[in-house]
Amino acid sequence: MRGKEPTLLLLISPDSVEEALDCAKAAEHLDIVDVKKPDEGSLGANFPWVIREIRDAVPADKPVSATVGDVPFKPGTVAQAALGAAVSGASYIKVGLYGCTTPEQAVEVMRGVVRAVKDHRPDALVVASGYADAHRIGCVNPLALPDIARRAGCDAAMLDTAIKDGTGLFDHLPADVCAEFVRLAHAADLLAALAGSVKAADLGTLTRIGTDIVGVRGAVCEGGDRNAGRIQPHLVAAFRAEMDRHAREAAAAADVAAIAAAG
Ligand SMILES: O=C[C@H](O)COP(=O)(O)O
Repeated sequence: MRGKEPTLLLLISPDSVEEALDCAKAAEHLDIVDVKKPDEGSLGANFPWVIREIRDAVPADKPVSATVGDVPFKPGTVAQAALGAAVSGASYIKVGLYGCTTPEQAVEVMRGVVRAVKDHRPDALVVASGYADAHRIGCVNPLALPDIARRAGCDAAMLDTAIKDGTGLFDHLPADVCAEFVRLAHAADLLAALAGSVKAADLGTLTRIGTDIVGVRGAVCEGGDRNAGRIQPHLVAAFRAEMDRHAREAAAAADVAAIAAAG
């Protein structure tokens, strides 16, 4: 699934049609528009008609992702909700495994989601998301996510933070643990997605460890405020510029290493 040259994709999460239109203005700088409802939780689900309107509002070549929620251990309920997101036009379906306390529960939920979504739209990508701060909410361990996603037939494993209190991904999981998450996901032929109050200063590490998708909201909202602030196209452009700078540096370092290895 992944290309020869690993590329970090930028996923931005608007919470309304108005914000999605701001994303559309910055469409050249982002890769995936992710519909969520932050006031219903870290991966809060939005209404089906909002997903549909956002799908219609952003350029057709930009995939639309939708979150199904910070879900309970209720496989039937979650599968039906995931189908709702797919029917509404999302081609990435993200599920936050908030209420799953064991890998077995998480696999059961995600198997239902994969079947519900792919029976309707075989090319849709299903993303199993855990939480870097799982220790604060008692759900499955972050490093269990790649194996959960593989066993359930998902396309990607993701980590976000459950509690948005100013702490971020790397406050809860050191870079070497995030690197292990990416390694495990790639070993299972999955995309590795990371989020959680990620800032531009984190992009060097995320690039270096081979992350495939970075999910962002707060860092591209005015004042860095994911709740009161609104997504700003110029902040999306600046964030992308920083991603591109790190990608160029990583490519140059890889070239130097290859030349050194060749003797
Ligand atoms: O999927 C990505 C999340 O919306 C990230 O939001 P955040 O950057 O405000 O933590």
